[in-house]
Amino acid sequence: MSCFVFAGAAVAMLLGFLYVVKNRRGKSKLPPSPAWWLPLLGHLHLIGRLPHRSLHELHLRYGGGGGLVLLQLGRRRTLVVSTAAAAADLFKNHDLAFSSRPHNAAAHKQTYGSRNVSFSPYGEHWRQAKRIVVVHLLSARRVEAFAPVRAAEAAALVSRARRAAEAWEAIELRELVYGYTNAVVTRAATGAAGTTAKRLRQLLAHTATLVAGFQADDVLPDAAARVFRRLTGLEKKIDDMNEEWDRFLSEIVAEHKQKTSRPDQGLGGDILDVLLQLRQEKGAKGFELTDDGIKAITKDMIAAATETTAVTLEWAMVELARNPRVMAKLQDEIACVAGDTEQVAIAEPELNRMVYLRAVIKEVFRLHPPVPLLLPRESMAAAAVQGGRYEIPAKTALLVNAWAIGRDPAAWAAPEEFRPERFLAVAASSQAVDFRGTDYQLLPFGTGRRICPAINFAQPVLELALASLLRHFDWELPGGMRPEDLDMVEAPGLSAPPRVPLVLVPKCKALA
Ligand code: HEM
Repeated sequence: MSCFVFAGAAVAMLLGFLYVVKNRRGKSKLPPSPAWWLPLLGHLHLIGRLPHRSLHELHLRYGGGGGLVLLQLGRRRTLVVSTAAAAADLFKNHDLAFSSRPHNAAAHKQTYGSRNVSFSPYGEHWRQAKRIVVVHLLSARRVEAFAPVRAAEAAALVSRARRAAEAWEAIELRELVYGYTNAVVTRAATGAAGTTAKRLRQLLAHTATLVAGFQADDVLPDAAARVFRRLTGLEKKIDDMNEEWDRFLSEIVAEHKQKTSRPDQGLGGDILDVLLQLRQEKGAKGFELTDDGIKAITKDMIAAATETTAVTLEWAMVELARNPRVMAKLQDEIACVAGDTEQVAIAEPELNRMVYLRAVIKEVFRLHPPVPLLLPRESMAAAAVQGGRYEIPAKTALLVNAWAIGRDPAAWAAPEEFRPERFLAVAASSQAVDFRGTDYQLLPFGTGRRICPAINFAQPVLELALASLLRHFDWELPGGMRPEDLDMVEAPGLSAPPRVPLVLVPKCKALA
């Protein structure tokens, strides 16, 4: 009997507590929030395996028109942005306040103590490291200097597809495009391909399985999360993986040190060469580029680059297979611009004339941003957003749902339709929508101070691969499959490839 009394009292106290919290929230100027939440988990139980889809549903249900929902996700108070208008207000007026990243003990460890760019909190280290990336590693001249690497790897991509075509075999597109982006990125970052690329690929895959989804760190305080990781064996797995990464990076840094002891590599060098030269020349003013710092930045570039570009290419091929009209129109444009040439490769300047290709890539980014929730941010100061309608306390995490923003009916006509022409209609006007962070309805690379620094690097990698695959081959669905049978749902993880890997049959096209 006393058990029942105790349980009854506990339930009454819990309900009372939730009621008080709910009422207190009702009177505050916080954005709308689902009413009921659980101790410890907060609203985490409302988030499924695909957080961008769950958050979109919560926005539709509770958002109340302002495009903002406030959630308690484990220990983190989290603001979720789901419309273009809410993103515009936030980033035009409060970008600085929201420019840090939430602390995550596991990510801190993996990045040599947050010495990289992506996970570094806002501050002097982040500012200096990002300046090095923008000015020295991914400048327009350096990206241009990687053109021979892109051309060679695009030719290898075509050769691999041709082998499948000649054998009348179906091909898994993920394998094909991941091999290409992995090779381009590895060669640009470390100068090496072949076995290095293969080892790197294993490391990246292993990392992805250990860091995907919500982690113990998101729910529990640091010390408790560490105990949880130890008890479940996760801590050891992460330590082993970090050691493996470190061994790999240390080996290539050592090889490069020998190389850079020789005079200047000029623009012929790779990203590691540039970092080592900067250290020698003290080009990174007031910023100590230690070995760990160099390894952290190199790892950051490789990890940020490979999967994002591969996922975009796979979704592009999914959408083209689902929309044969668009595929045919794009092939016509490519044939028309690249023309009848003895040369197998497409010259990069020709890509500038492929306006439909650019529209297709924008449309892919709109519906399938490869990092659907961008990278989480955290506010450093309180912010009164939407003209003071809501007050967001300091230390609130921020998730920008780029996947939902791409489907915002206030920003896009017929948002669920794959229609690249929407970008052509205004292509000539000053209102042409682009993905460079100033058009808040299309944010695959983020925006503001934390925007991805590699748009100029990623764009030709994507365009060249897609144009090459469509120039040389017709692509058919295997064995009686119809376009409407394609699965359009994402796999869970930080980046979101199709849940079902795309398989197509390439057929060699005769060049015009
Ligand atoms: C299709 C390709 C890519 C997409 C869609 C993409 C997307 C993103 C996104 C969404 C962010 C977070 C932005 C924010 O917090 O607002 C980001 C950050 C970053 N990306 Fe990319 N990225 C791509 C390719 C690359 C490549 C090729 C590199 C390096 C070579 C790279 C390096 C970085 C770095 C260093 C950051 C951290 C920036 C910071 O925290 O200040 N990304 N990227």
